[in-house]
Amino acid sequence: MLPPVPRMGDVSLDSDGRSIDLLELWHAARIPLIVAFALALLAVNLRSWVLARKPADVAPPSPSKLEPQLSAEPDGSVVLSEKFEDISPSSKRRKLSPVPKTGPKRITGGQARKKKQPSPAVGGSDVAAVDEAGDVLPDRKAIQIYVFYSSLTGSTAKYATKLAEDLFSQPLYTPAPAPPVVPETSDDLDPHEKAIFLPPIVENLDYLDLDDYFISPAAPKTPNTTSVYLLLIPTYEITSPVDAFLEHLSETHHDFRIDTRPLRSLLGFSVFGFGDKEGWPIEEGRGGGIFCGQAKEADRWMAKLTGGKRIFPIGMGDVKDDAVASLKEWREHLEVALHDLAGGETIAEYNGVDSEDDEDIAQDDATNQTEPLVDVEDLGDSIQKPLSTNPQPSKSKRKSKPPIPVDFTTKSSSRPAPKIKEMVPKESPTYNALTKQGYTIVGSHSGVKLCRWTKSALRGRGSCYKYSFYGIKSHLCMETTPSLSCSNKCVFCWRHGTNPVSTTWNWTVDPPDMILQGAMDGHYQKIKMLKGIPGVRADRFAEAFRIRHCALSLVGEPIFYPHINEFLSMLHARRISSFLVCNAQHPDQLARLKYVTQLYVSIDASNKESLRRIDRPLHRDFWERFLKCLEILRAKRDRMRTVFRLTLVKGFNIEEEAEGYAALVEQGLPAFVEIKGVTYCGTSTSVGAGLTMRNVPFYEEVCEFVKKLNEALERRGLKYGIAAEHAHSCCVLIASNDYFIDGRWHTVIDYEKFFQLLEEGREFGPLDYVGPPTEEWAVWGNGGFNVLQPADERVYKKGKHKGKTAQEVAEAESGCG
Ligand SMILES: Cc1cc2nc3c(=O)[nH]c(=O)nc-3n(C[C@H](O)[C@H](O)[C@H](O)COP(=O)(O)O)c2cc1C
Ligand code: SF4
Repeated sequence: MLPPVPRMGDVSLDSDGRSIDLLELWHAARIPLIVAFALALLAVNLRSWVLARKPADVAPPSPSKLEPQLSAEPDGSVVLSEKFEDISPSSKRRKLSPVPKTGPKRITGGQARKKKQPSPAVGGSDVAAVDEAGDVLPDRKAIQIYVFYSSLTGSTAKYATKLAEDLFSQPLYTPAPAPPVVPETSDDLDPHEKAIFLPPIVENLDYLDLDDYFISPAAPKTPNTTSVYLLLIPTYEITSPVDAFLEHLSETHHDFRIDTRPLRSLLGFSVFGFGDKEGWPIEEGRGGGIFCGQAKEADRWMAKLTGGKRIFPIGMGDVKDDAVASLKEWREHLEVALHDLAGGETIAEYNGVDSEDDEDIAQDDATNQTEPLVDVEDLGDSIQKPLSTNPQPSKSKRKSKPPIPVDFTTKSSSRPAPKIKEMVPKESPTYNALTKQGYTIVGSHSGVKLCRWTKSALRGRGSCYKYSFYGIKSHLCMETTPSLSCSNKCVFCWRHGTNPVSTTWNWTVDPPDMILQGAMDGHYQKIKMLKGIPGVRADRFAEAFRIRHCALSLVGEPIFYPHINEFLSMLHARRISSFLVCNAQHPDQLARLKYVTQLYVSIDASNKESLRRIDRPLHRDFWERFLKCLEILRAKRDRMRTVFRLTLVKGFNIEEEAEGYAALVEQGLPAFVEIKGVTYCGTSTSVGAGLTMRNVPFYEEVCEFVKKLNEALERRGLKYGIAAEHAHSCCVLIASNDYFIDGRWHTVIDYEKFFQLLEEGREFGPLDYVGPPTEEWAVWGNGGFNVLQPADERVYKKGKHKGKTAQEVAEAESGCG
């Protein structure tokens, strides 16, 4: 009998006791199973082999994982730090791993660690480093990249940030793959792996204490670190902060107390310049400017100060053409050079003199090297024994050299005398830009421009807020400045990119009588041109040829002009009143100021940070200067009418600041506080600073702020009140109660009385030239436009008040008081 055929599912045992149906299953499936297993094994092996053979191909983290972030340090500097899905938990800094030097130089990532070698110092410098966790490892090296920049209109600032971000996202900063063996001590490390790049630090040269970075290298933020300086320099044919920077480098180089190559311990430097080839060609451009001239100069000075440690030649970009592409190319080369330096390559030191242009300085170098340097404080010693040199001479040399006399004149005679140039030369693009904007340039540093309210008044369409508040008729007023230069870069200033910026007066000076005559001629010339404009009233046109008031508030900083007092006296002698606005950055000049009919100080913020953000002052001690100016203004309040001018910029200096402004009023005790909404000028600077129409407050918002400020003043027991308004100019006046006389505000000025008092030559105060009561229509709550008087006719664009009676218009336009 045949044994029964086993069916699937039947469990029967064979003679060995094994399950018969499992055996059958194996027979049926063994081929596919074996193939699958073999393939899996092959895949695993292949992967290990690929990883072992191609470590350099390990991909850096994707950009989405790597988000460089700018963070402000307590000292005001900006550090680029990373925020990414961490690869190794402690990895906040990334190591550089070199690539083989064969083939085109590209940095492609990490490499497996090698066994220990003697450790040469990176770039010949004696550096060590921190590890990935930020702990100090005595013989590991770190490299700190500084990206320095200067910027007047904002573009170089953006390029600097971008450069730092790009460097940071490059393989210089990508981590090496995990080492196969964790070394016990730092001696076990490959020397090529000892250089770690710290996150780049971006620094604005315009605000930096240059002594901390350019007399000796920056003190590293972590120990055992050496630095690389990358400088992004725009060129300005007008005076700009770059001049101060170059002057600093030059002074450092020529300072006989300082080593001629004080920055030699830097790992290296490189410069990239921004310029405009169209306006300033390679050869001599208009106004003496040269394409990227100042960047080239910075490059030359840096070469001298570092002993020629130029990592990569100067790069240059034309902002109207190839700036982005050139910067990218320069960065890519730089990365290769940085990579080599980190791997131990060195830059040979030399005297830093690159061309014939520098022969004079080479001569200086030679002198400085043969003649020992001496610190003034060491002079006592020098009389007794041979002077020590820096670097130290050998003992034998010291013995053989006799004492060398110290000649203090050597330094000054060998230095080229600083060139004094014109602030706005006639042939310069600045001159052209300003004249295109309607300015008449007077002499070399003054300007005059017709204000839109002058035109409006000539046509019988109303004067500006100065008429409502102080009785100034706009067609009798000239707006001018004896200094087109300023020491701030206010975000709302409408003249940026065209005017010189500087902290000190370093231009030729025009005489005050020439400026006044030139300004008046320029003003009258512009008035004449309005003769044919429809609506110009004959009587006002005739009156306009006798200027009665001068607003020294056009642009720039009038008290910068060295002869401002003489200029003011000349105005007053012609019975022209003076309204002078200064930016609270020049306390010395403010203190020296004599009589002004009404003296203004711009108060653009209530606290230091806000002021830095909105005024972007060039002075490092801007806040101290600002407070000092308030003190001076307070001291002047018994001699003249003093005013705080607040320009409100939504999102910058309104929110939560009323209390702060009240505190400043308490300090300065001005006679008046003028509060004005910012006027949007739409320049590239304002756009660059993030200013848009949204930053312009509505009149209602200005009024709200004024009420808050008034309450804050009341809480402090300060005797002020809201006196007048001019809704059309978005302007409100808070006045000291001294001007609330017999139950009425008296903000208008008696100009004739002012001149008379001046002519009498005796001491007088602001209450001695108070005029008649403020007009009822100008008082707070009434809008500030004289619609009930027949003298002027209010003109509304877009038919806003068409068909309304004067009373209806007055009601519609009445302020929010
Ligand atoms: C008033 C003025 C003067 C300039 N002078 C020069 C010059 O002499 N040479 C040059 O190459 N570029 C010159 N430029 C172009 C600037 O260097 C260029 O616009 C640069 O990007 C400005 O940088 P910033 O926006 O960071 O201030 C000038 C630009 C202006 C507005
Ligand atoms: S102080 Fe005046 S001129 Fe100077 S930047 Fe500010 S607004 Fe412009």
